[in-house]
Amino acid sequence: MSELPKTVRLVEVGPRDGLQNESAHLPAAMRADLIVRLADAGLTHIEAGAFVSPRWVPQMAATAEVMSLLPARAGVSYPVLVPNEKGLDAALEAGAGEIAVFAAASQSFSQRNINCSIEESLERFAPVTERALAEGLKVRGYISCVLGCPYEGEIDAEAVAWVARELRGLGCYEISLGDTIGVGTPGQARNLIRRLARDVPLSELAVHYHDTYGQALANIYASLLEGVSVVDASVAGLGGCPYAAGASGNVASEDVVYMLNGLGIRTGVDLDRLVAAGNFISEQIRRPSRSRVALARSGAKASEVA
Ligand SMILES: CC(C)(COP(=O)([O-])OP(=O)([O-])OC[C@H]1O[C@@H](n2cnc3c(N)ncnc32)[C@H](O)[C@@H]1OP(=O)([O-])[O-])[C@@H](O)C(=O)NCCC(=O)NCCSC(=O)C[C@@](C)(O)CC(=O)[O-]
Repeated sequence: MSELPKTVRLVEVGPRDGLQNESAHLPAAMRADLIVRLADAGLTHIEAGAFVSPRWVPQMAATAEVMSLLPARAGVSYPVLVPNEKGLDAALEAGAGEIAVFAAASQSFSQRNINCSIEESLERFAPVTERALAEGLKVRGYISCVLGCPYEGEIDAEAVAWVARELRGLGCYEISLGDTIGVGTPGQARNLIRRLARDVPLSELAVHYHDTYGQALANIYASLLEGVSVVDASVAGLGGCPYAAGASGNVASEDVVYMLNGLGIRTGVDLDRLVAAGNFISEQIRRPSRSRVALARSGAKASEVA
């Protein structure tokens, strides 16, 4: 496989993966405001939050309130993370149409993130996915640490493939491969996708790369060349990972859209509006955007003024 896809579906994870790790705990109305701006920019899959323990991740408290503030919009979905049946109850109550369960390819990360082994997590997800599917929800599956773990180092692609098969067996329509600490390089990303493609159709794989080592765009490009066409990204490069010290945010959505535009790949996203949404949230959390595109544009504006 060496042809690039003609279109890429972006899954915007900034309001969840991003904000869950920002020290600023934003009120629900501001989180909803960000999500609306992202939808205005043309994003159709925007993670709205997580129904997890507020003791574990206080930034995601009030996800139900965020959901209640989101206008229904044709063609736009607002998935939420759910770790167990309690989370599913809350998601159903909030009217979610899509949930994501999240496993890991590393036992140590699984323990630190959701307080159980990988096997236990899959057992926990079984009734969650069964009930969610019966209720008509879509279910996405995440796998963390696919290219490295903060506690165990290298991760065997066979371990990733096993978890992917299990999640698929539970009914996940798509498996998102998380380089949680952003250590992977393009050759590793390519080899992983090739290995995974033996178990999961390429059309059901998504990539979710953090940018800690500055490799995320290159890893996305390598994955696109292998036939992946769904990419997770976080506006303004928000975030990191609460259980992976030093991990930076996901690759910035603005930078991904800029690259895809340059490759002639359609996303349906308006880059100007996306940059504006990223600048908005960066101002709210009082730190500069981590999007290189946003920074380049603000630099260009500043020099115009001077
Ligand atoms: C899974 C648990 C709950 C286990 O945590 P636990 O302590 O083992 O759970 P528990 O069942 O013993 O419950 C402990 C307390 O949490 C409450 N609780 C229990 N469940 C819920 C729930 N759903 N919603 C709200 N509250 C809940 C429960 O009611 C109880 O409250 P208490 O009686 O002590 O007052 C906990 O470990 C947890 O919430 N972890 C979430 C961690 C998390 O959100 N991590 C970030 C998301 S994963 C990620 O970012 C990676 C990803 C997806 O982006 C991909 C990548 O980049 O790698």
